[in-house]
Amino acid sequence: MAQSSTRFTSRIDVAGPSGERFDEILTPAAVEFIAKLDNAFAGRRCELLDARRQRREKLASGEEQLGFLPGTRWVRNDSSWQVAPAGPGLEDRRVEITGPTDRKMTVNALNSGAKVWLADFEDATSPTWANIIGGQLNLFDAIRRNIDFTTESGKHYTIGDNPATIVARPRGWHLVEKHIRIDGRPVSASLVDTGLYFFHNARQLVARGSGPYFYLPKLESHLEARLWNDVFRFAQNELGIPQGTVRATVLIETITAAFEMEEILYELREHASGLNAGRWDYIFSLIKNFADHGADFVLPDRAQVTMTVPFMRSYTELLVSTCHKRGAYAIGGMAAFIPSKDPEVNAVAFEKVRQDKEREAGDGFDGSWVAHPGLVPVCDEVFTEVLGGWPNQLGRLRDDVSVSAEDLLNVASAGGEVTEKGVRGNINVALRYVDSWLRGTGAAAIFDLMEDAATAEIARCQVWQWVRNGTKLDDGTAVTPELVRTWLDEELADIRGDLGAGNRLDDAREIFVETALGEKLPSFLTTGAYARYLTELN
Ligand SMILES: CC(=O)SCCNC(=O)CCNC(=O)[C@H](O)C(C)(C)COP(=O)(O)OP(=O)(O)OC[C@H]1O[C@@H](n2cnc3c(N)ncnc32)[C@H](O)[C@@H]1OP(=O)(O)O
Ligand SMILES: O=CC(=O)O
Ligand SMILES: [Mg+2]
Repeated sequence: MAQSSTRFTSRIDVAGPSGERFDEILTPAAVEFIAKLDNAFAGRRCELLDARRQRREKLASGEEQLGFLPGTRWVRNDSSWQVAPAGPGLEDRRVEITGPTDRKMTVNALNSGAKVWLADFEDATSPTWANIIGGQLNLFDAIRRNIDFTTESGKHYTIGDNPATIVARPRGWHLVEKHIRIDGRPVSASLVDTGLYFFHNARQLVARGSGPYFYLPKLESHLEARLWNDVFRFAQNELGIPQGTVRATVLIETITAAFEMEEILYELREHASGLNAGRWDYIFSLIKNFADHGADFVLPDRAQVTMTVPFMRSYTELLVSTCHKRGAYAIGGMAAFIPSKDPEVNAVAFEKVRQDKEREAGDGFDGSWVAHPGLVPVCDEVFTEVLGGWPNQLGRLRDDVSVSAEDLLNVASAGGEVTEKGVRGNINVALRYVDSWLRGTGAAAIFDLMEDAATAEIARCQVWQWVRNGTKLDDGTAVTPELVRTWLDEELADIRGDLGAGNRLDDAREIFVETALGEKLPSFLTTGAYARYLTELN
């Protein structure tokens, strides 16, 4: 399909293969809306991505140290501003379920009993063209209550009473959508996901007593929040929707954003509804930014980096106190445990999730995430107990919290050790996850844990960091490229037996070698892998 806009001199090409009903999403008007967003914001996006690169280089070389910004102290000191009130359907967020937007998951998430569904185009979605446009179609149908279907086995899916409020998570600023090109240049994936969702559904959602709500991933600075705010203003203006209708919850999942939480809320204040503690990408970001900073920044085995280690606790404490100071919701993160068919494993998983949610509720979070419908009741129970009759804990100001830059950066406070099991575990899970992602599934149950793109990023970055630092295992062996290659081949042979024919393990191996054993540490595994393996250009 190729289209030329009548309002732009630019040429717009929609080059992805067509699928059933894709034309209902990729209408000329919707594509033109994407082109308008691109025209207005592509330049600033590129500048901000460049600023990210420069900051990362300066942090890596030691030329810049992270700290709270002196230039925006006035924002933090000005007590007069608050964020917008909760949008309709977002007053009570005690349980939020996350997940990809395939048809079955869409219905199941909406019926799960959670208050909110994070409909994910990011960490939990492999961004194939089919997933992206198919996901938009499923949201389009779900919002119009037009999604009933029956499987071959006879199970009927229909949206019940009291469905969750939908909050869509577009892909981050770092990603592009190669199947939509303007003058031959791929368009920002954030603008595609947000633009299509907004264009088709904003009015419908408002008419149905909800609104166009978004989770914003992987921001690295308040200037990126300003860009998002301007996108929302522009989109509302174009569609004739009152300014301030959108609500955005920002994931604080990079170490740089942790130093700008208040500024991020300020930039988005007319649309902001909260911050979320995106713990997995946060760990990834910490490793990535300090991978070259020597032993003090080396983290132990992934499993030992829990939410109770001091620097992670500082991060969540700061998040709650910042949010409540400004009337914003503080939303907790994802415990990786999911229900298992093995009763013993299951009991442990539920207990771990309960403890995680109890810590969050006790600290003042207003709600939290679960990865699976089976976990909705435990999260609901824990938060209901703490909330009492209230829909949130916004009134708990947490004036007692005081977090310094040193607290946020005290990576050494994690303690722990690196073990052979930890290194092999990272190799194994990265290969299994990337195999799944290449086959179009972006969230997978691996060894009874929910794994998504953030897991693979942490896993391959840790290996890179351990190799770079010649980190010693608990038995004294140094982590070297040769050792990793040996274990890589062994793990690969093992997994091959499990996965059988049709797997993408050779490609996964290549991606792992490139992103965990290369001379430089690539910013994201997903960007290169997307360009090479997931694009299907006509
Ligand atoms: C770092 C972060 O960003 S975290 C957020 C991103 N990650 C996610 O959102 C992960 C979401 N979770 C999932 O995708 C899934 O739970 C998985 C892949 C981990 C496991 O899924 P499955 O293997 O299907 O689990 P299981 O077989 O136990 O599922 C039972 C039922 O629950 C449904 N289900 C499981 N998880 C979800 C979910 N998150 N949303 C909606 N429905 C779900 C399944 O579709 C299945 O439905 P069915 O009985 O109608 O067939
Ligand atoms: O997106 C959430 C995270 O933990 O990463
Ligand atoms: Mg994330």
